[in-house]
Amino acid sequence: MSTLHISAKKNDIAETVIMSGDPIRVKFITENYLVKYKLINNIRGMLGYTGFFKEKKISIMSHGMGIPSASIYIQELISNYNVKKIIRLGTCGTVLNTINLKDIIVSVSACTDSFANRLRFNNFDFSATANFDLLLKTYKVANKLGIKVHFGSLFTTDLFYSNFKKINSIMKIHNILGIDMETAGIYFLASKFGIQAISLCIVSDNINTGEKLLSEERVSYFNNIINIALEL
Ligand SMILES: O=P(O)(O)O[C@H]1O[C@H](CO)[C@@H](O)[C@H]1O
Ligand SMILES: O=c1cc[nH]c(=O)[nH]1
Repeated sequence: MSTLHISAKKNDIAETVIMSGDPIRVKFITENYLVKYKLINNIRGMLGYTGFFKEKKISIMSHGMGIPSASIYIQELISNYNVKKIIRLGTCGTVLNTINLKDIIVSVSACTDSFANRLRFNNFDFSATANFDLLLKTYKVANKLGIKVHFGSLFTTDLFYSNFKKINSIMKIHNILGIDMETAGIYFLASKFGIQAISLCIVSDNINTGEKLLSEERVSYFNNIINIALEL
């Protein structure tokens, strides 16, 4: 059985799925960290693989960019493939000078400029929060591995290119650690469907200073964050 956007058969996808915007990152993680893996989706180039890490079955799949794209894949994974845990392994920008490129941000919660959650929540404010068990586990795993992480809020935006000056000052004043394009939507769906989700992001650029990782570095600098996600 497949869906409109995922060609995998029912049991081809594990209960836990690590997700990233970039299909090439998905391929990189699979090829470098999993064993006995197989391609389970290639519709629209949104690569997905299932394999084993320390003998546990795990899937890794791309969700594309933005809440609308991520929502399609996540809803189909939950409704049609019985997925129970989603770990986003993404990149984000920051406006804070206390946070460096390649730092890891664990999103405890996510605010958003997107209307998607309001469309799904009767136009009320939805409180988009990570699963507490996964937060606690992330804290313990990062400590055990000696990896520094920041816990705090992300801002999930619909627009990668927007009014930067305004965003900069608002995010800075409110101590928002990072800016991505999916987390608030992922947390909504996890809450609605009663599954666990957490979003871990590596800082790929400082929107204030213009410093940024090259796109190939956005794949290869992922060692620490991948190790945390796989341990979860
Ligand atoms: O690196 P990924 O996981 O794609 O995450 C970030 O990068 C993309 C924008 O370049 C958006 O998807 C944003 O959320
Ligand atoms: O969504 C994103 C991702 C990376 N960098 C940004 O500034 N925004």
